[in-house]
Amino acid sequence: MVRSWYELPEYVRLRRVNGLRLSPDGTRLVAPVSGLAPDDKSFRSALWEIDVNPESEGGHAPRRLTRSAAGESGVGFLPDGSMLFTTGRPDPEAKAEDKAKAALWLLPADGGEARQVASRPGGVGPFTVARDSGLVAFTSDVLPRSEDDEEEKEARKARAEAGVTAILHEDLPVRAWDSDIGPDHPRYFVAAPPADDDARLGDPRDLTPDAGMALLGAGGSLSPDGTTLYTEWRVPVGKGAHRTDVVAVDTATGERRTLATDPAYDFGRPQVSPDGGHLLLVRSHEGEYDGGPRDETVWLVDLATGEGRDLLPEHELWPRELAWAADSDAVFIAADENGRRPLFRIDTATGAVTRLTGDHGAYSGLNPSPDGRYVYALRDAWDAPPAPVRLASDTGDGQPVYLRTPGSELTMPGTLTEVETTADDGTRIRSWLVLPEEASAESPAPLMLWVHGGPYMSFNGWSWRWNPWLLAARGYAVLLPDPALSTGYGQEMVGRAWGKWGPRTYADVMSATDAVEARDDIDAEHTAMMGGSFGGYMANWIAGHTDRFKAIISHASLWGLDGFNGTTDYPPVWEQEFGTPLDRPERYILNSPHLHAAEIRTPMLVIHGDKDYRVPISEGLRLWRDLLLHEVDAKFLYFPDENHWILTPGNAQIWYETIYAFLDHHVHGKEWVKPELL
Ligand SMILES: CSCC[C@H](NC=O)C(=O)N[C@@H](C)C(=O)N[C@@H](CO)C(=O)O
Repeated sequence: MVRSWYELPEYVRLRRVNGLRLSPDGTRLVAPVSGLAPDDKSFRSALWEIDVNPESEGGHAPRRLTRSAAGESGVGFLPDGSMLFTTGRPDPEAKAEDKAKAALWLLPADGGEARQVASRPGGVGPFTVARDSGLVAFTSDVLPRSEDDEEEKEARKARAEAGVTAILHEDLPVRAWDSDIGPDHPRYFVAAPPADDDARLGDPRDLTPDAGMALLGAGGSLSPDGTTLYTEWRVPVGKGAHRTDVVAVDTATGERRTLATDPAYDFGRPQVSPDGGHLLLVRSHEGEYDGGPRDETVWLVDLATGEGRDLLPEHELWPRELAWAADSDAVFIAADENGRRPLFRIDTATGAVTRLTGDHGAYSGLNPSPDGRYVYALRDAWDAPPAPVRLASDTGDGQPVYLRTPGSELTMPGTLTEVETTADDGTRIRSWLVLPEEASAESPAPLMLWVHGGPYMSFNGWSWRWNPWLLAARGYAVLLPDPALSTGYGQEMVGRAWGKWGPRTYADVMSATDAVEARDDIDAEHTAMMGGSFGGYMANWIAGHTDRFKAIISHASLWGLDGFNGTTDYPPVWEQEFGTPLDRPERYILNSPHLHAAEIRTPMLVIHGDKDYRVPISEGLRLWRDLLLHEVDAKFLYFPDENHWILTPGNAQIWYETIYAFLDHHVHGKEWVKPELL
């Protein structure tokens, strides 16, 4: 028996593989792995090395490379194989007054002690390395007036001594996910590789002093010779909205030229080809109110001509992960498809798309090998946490070869199966179904319908934060449908509920629930439903439209769409579909769950983190007020210092314990027993 499924303190102790990076010579594979900190009060990330060979080919066990209270993340390699990473650990060689912020450290290729090689008053963010020259580009937050390090330090000191935390805004965003934006904003810096084995990087040079908010959340890629940085660049288009272009920045002069721009599209996630001749991008369209839904595709720019083209003109795959093949003649993408996230190879000359995996996995962290033989990746699925694998880079048998993982290896307390039904409009609706070990006709399992968030995503892979196997261990079957708006089923599936979130998506998830309740191993008399974020929106919509469930759990949910529009961290992305409440009220009226509050009869558990800026706490508070006004049997689990995801180990355990107690009471009729620590 795997205790983790039955004892939450053991579940939060499991080690989680969170990424993958292959060294330039293809011999070293490094992964950030998180685990419980010694005080059990937080998760901490460290870097582990994974053998590129499977155990069957002599692969050795993973070994831990870093260890610090601050933890390490972000991994890159210099041409000589030394490993770069970011960490907030204190630097023993720093002056006392230099408070530790995320800085860039180096671990020599042949081992030894890591050393700090770059730091900035505003910290060091995501970085990228030029494959041949070793030039390093990284973002760092800078206060608007600062011209150099000293001015930056003085300006930060002045604010601190004056006790000023105010931020004056003139545009959106003011916040993002759980962070406040400003007064400092990211700029790109470049620095030469260390001159010797004990040196720091060269002095960082500010490439984008005029960036303003253009580099918020930006990712970049350096040409192999380091002469050009390709990066996203946010461009204001009025009324607080922006589009994202991709620009090329000369790393010697800072001169900038636009490479990809179109008023109707955003371009992002630049990756320059190994031969330096092309730039791989994702082109996304946010949809049009009266037109088609959101859409994404792979976009390729010829750097010699500046011409861009869609690499998937005949396909409707949304690229979730991308990487260049070593020979620059192909790109690999992982894309949602039919409840999976398979790996595909796209020939850049012919456009031929070849599927490279045939299992039910979801692939990420793509690292093609320099010899062109393999793609190293992370594979996960609903019944498998992320683990490192080696995949054939051409038409192999479609099966992953598992490498020895630094993550916890688990067996599931039940089985995973797949179910299909047909919605009332004739559309095929498929779902994953988690079944507890004991589910049978003799012992049918109570059912939890769990609706995914997004909404433009698929329920196609592992989730640590909301794990259905913890419910399966308590005897529940968990239904995980991909209704309208889900990705991996073509644009038509996204378009079916475009502007019709409530009615259309509701009909789909009800069809899936009907079909599963008809199984003889499911107890249709004891059912519940839950969802987070957009899934919480669906929980609220379902609560106002059916009494079939004995309990509904609504996490970080949208309640009054008008209020959500004005308070979410970036309204424009949603306004493509809904307009604004004043100018286009119809879709707010059609889709807002709060207008059906009077119909709610099902006991509800409301859960919300106060630091959630994506779906602000005001949504949870307004839902809570409306449930009390309508005398719904409800409870509100409030987290004063958590964000959208409830990420600390203690609060994550309370999250599950409260859900268990709420279900025990309302689904199984047990006495309500409040978790001890609440
Ligand atoms: C408008 S499409 C972008 C969706 C957006 N981004 C990513 O998820 C978003 O924040 N959606 C939330 C409302 C949501 O449902 N998030 C889900 C999936 O990320 C969640 O589980 O938090």
